[in-house]
Amino acid sequence: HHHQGRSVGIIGAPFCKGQPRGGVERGPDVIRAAGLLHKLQEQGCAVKDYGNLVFEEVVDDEPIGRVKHVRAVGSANQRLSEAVHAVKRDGHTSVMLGGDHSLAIGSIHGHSAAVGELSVIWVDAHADINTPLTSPTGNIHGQSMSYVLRELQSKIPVLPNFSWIRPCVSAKDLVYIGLRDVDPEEHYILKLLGVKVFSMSEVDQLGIARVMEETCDYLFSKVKKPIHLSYDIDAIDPSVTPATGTPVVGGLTYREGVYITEQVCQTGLLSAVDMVEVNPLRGQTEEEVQSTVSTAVDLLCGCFGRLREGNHPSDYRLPEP
Ligand SMILES: N[C@H]1CN[C@H](C(=O)O)[C@@H]1CCC[B-](O)(O)O
Ligand SMILES: [Mn+2]
Ligand SMILES: [Mn+2]
Ligand SMILES: [Mn+2]
Repeated sequence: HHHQGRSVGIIGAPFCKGQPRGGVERGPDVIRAAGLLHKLQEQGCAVKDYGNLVFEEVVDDEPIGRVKHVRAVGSANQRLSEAVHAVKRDGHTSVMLGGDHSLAIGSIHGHSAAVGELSVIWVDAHADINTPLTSPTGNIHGQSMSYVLRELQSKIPVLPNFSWIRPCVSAKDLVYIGLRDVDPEEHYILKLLGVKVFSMSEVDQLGIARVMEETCDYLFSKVKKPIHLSYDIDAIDPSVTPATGTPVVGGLTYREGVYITEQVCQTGLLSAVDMVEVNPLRGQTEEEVQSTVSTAVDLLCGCFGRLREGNHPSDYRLPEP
């Protein structure tokens, strides 16, 4: 098939130190094994696979305060930031396959290094906006946004292997969709900074079509910025995507999840995607793992033009007898 101008750069980030459950580092390989690259090519994308990043082993990574695996997370995200920057420099839309959601730190940072100001659409059951000092668990996958938001920098302590970070996102350019498990400290931060939130209550109240309309109006009313879509698979209801580290009932349906990607694709502004927290070891059956992985693949295909009505190459013509 001929690609309709969409060019995708895939980065595998087999990393799990932002949270305590082993297996999420297998995400990149199980998502590839489910046929992501072929499906993207089939729907007309040009796809370049940059392979899996190799993260350095960090020894004696003792907690700092409550924060765990600080040095490993800092080092991994510095490497990921460089990789995403390179993919953007090569002219592709970046697709980062996680790995846990602490990887959004490097992905957003590298994306911003390449394109400057960007908007972030964070699809997740969780806000992932604890600071190192508010985090109830010390797991950095629940703190990612606090490291890159300009408005929170006075609340972030100096941490080893994090000195490379320049905060690069403004609170007004961030929108959450799918929230239903937010810590009190995070809720305080969201209100303090006036962050736009479409929790599952708003999804129920407005419907997903209105949520996406309002998201686009809100983000693009003034200046159109490239979109960074950070998709935590646990945004989707665990009945569909159970193989993940922190499942929470009452999530997005498969259809709502795909609709989000279709609408983001139609903006023409999608510049980088994260697909994170797929953990094949957290499925109780092979079917649970496959349902989770295939949903992740379908969400990514929706980001790059797959329509449920069907697609066909622009130059297709019926065969003549
Ligand atoms: N229960 C949530 C809310 N806050 C906790 C924390 O900060 O450790 C958990 C983070 C989930 C991270 B995830 O969204 O990347 O999965
Ligand atoms: Mn071509
Ligand atoms: Mn989550
Ligand atoms: Mn998350």
